[in-house]
Amino acid sequence: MKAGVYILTGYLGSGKTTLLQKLLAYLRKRDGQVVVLMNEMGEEDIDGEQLQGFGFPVKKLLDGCICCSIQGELTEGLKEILSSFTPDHILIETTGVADPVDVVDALAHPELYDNLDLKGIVSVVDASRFRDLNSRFSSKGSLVKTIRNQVKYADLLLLNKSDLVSADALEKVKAKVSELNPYAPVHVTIHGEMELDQLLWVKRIGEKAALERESGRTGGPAVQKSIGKLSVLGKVKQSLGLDRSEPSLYNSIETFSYHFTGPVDGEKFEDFLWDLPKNVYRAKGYVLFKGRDELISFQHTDNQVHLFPFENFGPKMVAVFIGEGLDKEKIIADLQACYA
Ligand SMILES: Nc1nc2c(ncn2[C@@H]2O[C@H](COP(=O)(O)OP(=O)(O)OP(=O)(O)O)[C@@H](O)[C@H]2O)c(=O)[nH]1
Repeated sequence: MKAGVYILTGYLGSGKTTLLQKLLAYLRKRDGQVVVLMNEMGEEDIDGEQLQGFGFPVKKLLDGCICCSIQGELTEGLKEILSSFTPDHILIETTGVADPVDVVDALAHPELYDNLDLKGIVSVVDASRFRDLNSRFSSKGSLVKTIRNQVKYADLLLLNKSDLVSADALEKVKAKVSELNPYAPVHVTIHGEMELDQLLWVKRIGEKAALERESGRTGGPAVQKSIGKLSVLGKVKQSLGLDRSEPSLYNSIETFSYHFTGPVDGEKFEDFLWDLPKNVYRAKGYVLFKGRDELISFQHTDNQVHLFPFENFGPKMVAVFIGEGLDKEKIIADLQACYA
């Protein structure tokens, strides 16, 4: 039996790991082996720690993007998963800057093709930032292209973080998303909360949609059951200018990590996160605060800072920063001021 593959895509900090946690909690109550394959841009594993405790194996691919720089590792990782676990489902969480089209391409590898059945591309859109990101990055071709492809090639769309937008703004995001992808069902969510059966029964529409888009036609959703027709998609990609000869967004994205040497002042650290420059697109990690025993997981996107106690004391005290044109020395100096 083929393993059903779900690709979870969406921009940095949109809520992919949050959704994945919900999905794993749900799948734990059902029969079947599930394996998670997760990819992080940086060399530190931050999200993997959040997925411990569900009882499913988690394979981590760090320090690169499976859509391009470590696409080969994705293939190898999948082969290893298939031979070690005979899974019913494989859930792939991509990095926030992955182009899902390229991840699909990697699944079509001859040695994997007969063993995998791509069930769908599920895209998590950060409703609170989608329009802003589109206009802010409109001059950055590869970034805006990736953000749009994450929507265009989705088979199911979640408009997540809907709690952070007004009804009016949400309608505008819906309109923009539907313009990019009129085919995929759209679910408005908070913290990825939705009927997860609807996610698991997602229907493939990507290839048909791409073909119709190319010829200027639109129509109702059509079903593509397996990854067997990717050569057609490959042609479409080329004709749409989506082949890998284009500069990848990944090439312009930088990451670096910082290992804390001791506890920091909680208030100063929170201010530090809020004050991070706009070219830091994402920061996350684990830290200790002075006067508190538990480890704190922190999450930063340009409009949100979350700090919450993290029970599992396994992870290292580390911060990961993701962005473009980062002034690493200045960021580290500002962070170090939080020790005082
Ligand atoms: N207010 C609000 N916060 C959310 C929602 N969904 C997720 N978050 C928070 O947003 C932050 C980022 O969520 P993640 O699930 O880690 O996002 P991600 O897409 O996996 O992030 P990367 O993998 O780093 O790109 C976390 O602090 C979440 O708790 C939501 O619907 N509303």
